Amino acid sequence: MTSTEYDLIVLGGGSTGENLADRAVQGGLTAVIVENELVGGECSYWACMPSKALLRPAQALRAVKRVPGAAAAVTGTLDIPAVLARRDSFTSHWSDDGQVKWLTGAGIDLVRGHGRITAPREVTVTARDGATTVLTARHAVSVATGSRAAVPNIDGLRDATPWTSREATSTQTVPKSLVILGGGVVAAEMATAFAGFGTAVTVIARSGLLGGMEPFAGEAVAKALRKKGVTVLLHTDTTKATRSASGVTVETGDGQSITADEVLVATGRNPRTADIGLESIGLTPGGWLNTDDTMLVRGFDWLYAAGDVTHRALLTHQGKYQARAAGDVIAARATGKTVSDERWGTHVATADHDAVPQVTFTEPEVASVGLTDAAARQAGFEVRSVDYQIGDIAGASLRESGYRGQARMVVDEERKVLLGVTFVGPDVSELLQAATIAIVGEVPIDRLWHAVPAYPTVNEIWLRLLEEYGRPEA
Ligand SMILES: Cc1cc2nc3c(=O)[nH]c(=O)nc-3n(C[C@H](O)[C@H](O)[C@H](O)COP(=O)(O)OP(=O)(O)OC[C@H]3O[C@@H](n4cnc5c(N)ncnc54)[C@H](O)[C@@H]3O)c2cc1C
Ligand SMILES: NC(=O)c1ccc[n+]([C@@H]2O[C@H](COP(=O)([O-])OP(=O)(O)OC[C@H]3O[C@@H](n4cnc5c(N)ncnc54)[C@H](O)[C@@H]3O)[C@@H](O)[C@H]2O)c1
Repeated sequence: MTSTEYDLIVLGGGSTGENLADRAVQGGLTAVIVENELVGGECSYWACMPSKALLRPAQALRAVKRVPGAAAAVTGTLDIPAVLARRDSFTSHWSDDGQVKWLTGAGIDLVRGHGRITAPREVTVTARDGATTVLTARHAVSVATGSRAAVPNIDGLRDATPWTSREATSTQTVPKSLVILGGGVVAAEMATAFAGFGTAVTVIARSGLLGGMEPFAGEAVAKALRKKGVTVLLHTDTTKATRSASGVTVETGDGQSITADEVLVATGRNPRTADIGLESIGLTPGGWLNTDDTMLVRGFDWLYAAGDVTHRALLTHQGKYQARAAGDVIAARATGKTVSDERWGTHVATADHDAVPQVTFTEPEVASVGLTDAAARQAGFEVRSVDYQIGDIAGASLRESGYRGQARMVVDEERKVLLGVTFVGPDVSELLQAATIAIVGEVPIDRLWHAVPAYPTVNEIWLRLLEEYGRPEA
């Protein structure tokens, strides 16, 4: 057994843990990451990167087919082995050599193995060969252990060996048929990807698609999926799953029975906190970690958490944002520097509450930030929302024939600033940052009239939304 002391111990080396350790080291601290799988975590190997690599080729192909003049040049179909090979290169063939090299360059130590908190400021790591290392932290321990797919308690489902997002994003073969349980982001993206490969896809969602977003987003994605041949069953419960020689048979509450080669469970996430020693410090194993905005776990002065495990916003970019706040504040507190923990201060993740951007890479894409109309009303704001059809913009019609899309801007009538924006349409993802800046900067509507979008780009949606809203009088 060896014992080692660091200023900061980071439990979990995903995108969040890496960024957190990096900021602390840049702030003058020593840091070690404990990782029991691959440095880089879910995003690099089983989530963002492979899923988008699976989606992009079909999206590019369809985009060309919608531009007369270019469309004639496309005579072939998707080269699926090449798609999978490109996906494999994005995951570095599930090797973390590159990321380990980055850690070394950043001055961050790595201990491989399963980490458990065994006492305040103490983490014991058990390596694959059973050897243990006790790490002690002079200042802080930060939990960044992420989340794993939740498998609901449906009769027979676990025994049917379902796919989770891991199997779907890392598959080396394309099933002929696939049932997807769930109506969230993973379900919508994976339905789009596999439909693009020619798989017969059935989505079974107990409510609508993309709940929590503006209703027109889920409606547009469901319509587009159906147009691609996907069977979309909404407001439908799954009651049973059985695997047999012919595949997996899924039964629904309304008496339907669907058999497919595989079933993908995309029904949300659970925190990876069941076996990290939380009981040793009086916390309940298996729960999400509740933090303040400096990412300090409530009730502690040495325990931090960031990323999925906090359940604040289960997105890579928000986890990294929280990591920057946490890494910086841990360094500031350790070195006696001023802590800036007021709203929108240097050391707080304020945007988690007000301005979380998200792109769902379906066709059409959904890009949203801030509050929906319904959420803003529920939060008690005096709200006025305006909508515009993106296809009516010159830039959109040039981009492709028959461009269809919708935008909504949610305005706080009292302060005359934006609370939320949603774009649905081809390639809308790149419009999102302007909306995020407008919300975070609390840019008044009358000033936004001076942010002139270039002609003829799809960004002219901003002018149209402002015109729909009306120019505030001088
Ligand atoms: C299919 C899919 C697609 C997604 N696409 C996007 C996207 O396009 N954009 C986006 O922003 N987000 C996306 N997400 C969400 C994104 O993947 C997560 O928000 C992000 O990966 C969370 O990062 P994290 O560092 O908090 O956790 P993780 O990446 O899960 O990292 C946690 C790390 O901790 C390690 N670990 C856990 N327990 C221990 C332990 N006891 N000891 C040692 N190590 C441990 C794990 O091995 C892991 O490496 C997607 C998610 C899924 C499932
Ligand atoms: N492009 C992106 O940014 C992206 C892509 C994929 C995933 N993610 C993130 O990963 C997280 C996980 O995605 P997800 O799609 O698994 O979760 P989600 O929370 O987005 O959706 C879960 C879905 O499962 C349904 N559901 C939950 N429990 C159920 C049950 N017992 N039976 C049937 N249906 C049930 C819900 O109604 C919902 O439709 C999300 O929070 C998302 O932010 C992001």
